Amino acid sequence: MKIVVALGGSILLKESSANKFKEYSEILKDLSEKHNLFIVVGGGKPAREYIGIGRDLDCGEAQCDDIGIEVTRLNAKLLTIALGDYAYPKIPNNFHEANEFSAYGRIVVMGGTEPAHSTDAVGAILAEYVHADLLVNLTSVDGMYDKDPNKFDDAQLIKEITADAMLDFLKDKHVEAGTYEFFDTTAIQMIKRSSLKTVIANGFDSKNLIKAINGEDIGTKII
Ligand SMILES: Nc1ncnc2c1ncn2[C@@H]1O[C@H](COP(=O)(O)OP(=O)(O)O)[C@@H](O)[C@H]1O
Ligand SMILES: O=c1ccn([C@@H]2O[C@H](COP(=O)(O)OP(=O)(O)O)[C@@H](O)[C@H]2O)c(=O)[nH]1
Repeated sequence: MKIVVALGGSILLKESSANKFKEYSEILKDLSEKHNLFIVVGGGKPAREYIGIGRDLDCGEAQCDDIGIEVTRLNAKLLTIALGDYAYPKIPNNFHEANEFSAYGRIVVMGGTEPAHSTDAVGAILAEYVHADLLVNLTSVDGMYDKDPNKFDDAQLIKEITADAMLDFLKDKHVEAGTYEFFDTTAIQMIKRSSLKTVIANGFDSKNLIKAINGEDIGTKII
């Protein structure tokens, strides 16, 4: 299968260490024996810290986004290093390059592209661009809930949701650099228009990626 994995910065960079990079590189190496993999890496805490400094310097939201993009690309570089020869050594600047690099048969790892969206959107656009069979979005919670599970103890996990219902849910949320909410609307629009098969799952347990690929009942499916 051709699979795009959006790997949230909240997972890889939860601690400032190589641990999660190593853990994911082992799983991805195994999966790459069977599947054609594209990984989109998020920015995590370091991105928020750099964006915060930029904002204090009055750099404006689009430039704050650019700062975030630089950090995602740095994180992508780290994952590429962890993957060694399994990864294409260069980080694509855009979707065309990502597609081109995949022709060499290695895992392609990328970060952000342009301001005004998050790496969730990069994952969805990339999945559309390369005609992926599956988009897996790995984040820091078990999937999409009816409200923020980190704020409300009674939040309920949503096992399946339509793209339209997700768009409706997110329509009034505030967005700014470093905060494109739980899932950004650009990503959902791509998922909707191309009927991308998408699973949102908890990436703290890296084995959830294997479960999502195997079609097990996990996380939230966008239908
Ligand atoms: N309805 C919701 N369902 C799930 N998570 C939500 C929801 N609303 C807000 N969140 C928050 O979104 C966060 C995940 O987004 P984010 O931190 O950007 O992760 P990532 O690094 O994976 O992109 C969770 O920590 C959670 O607190
Ligand atoms: O194509 C992109 C990717 C990222 N970003 C910026 O970089 C930040 C960090 O990326 P993301 O939010 O996806 O990281 P994560 O939530 O996974 O930590 C975003 O909030 C945006 O400000 C952007 O502008 N365009």
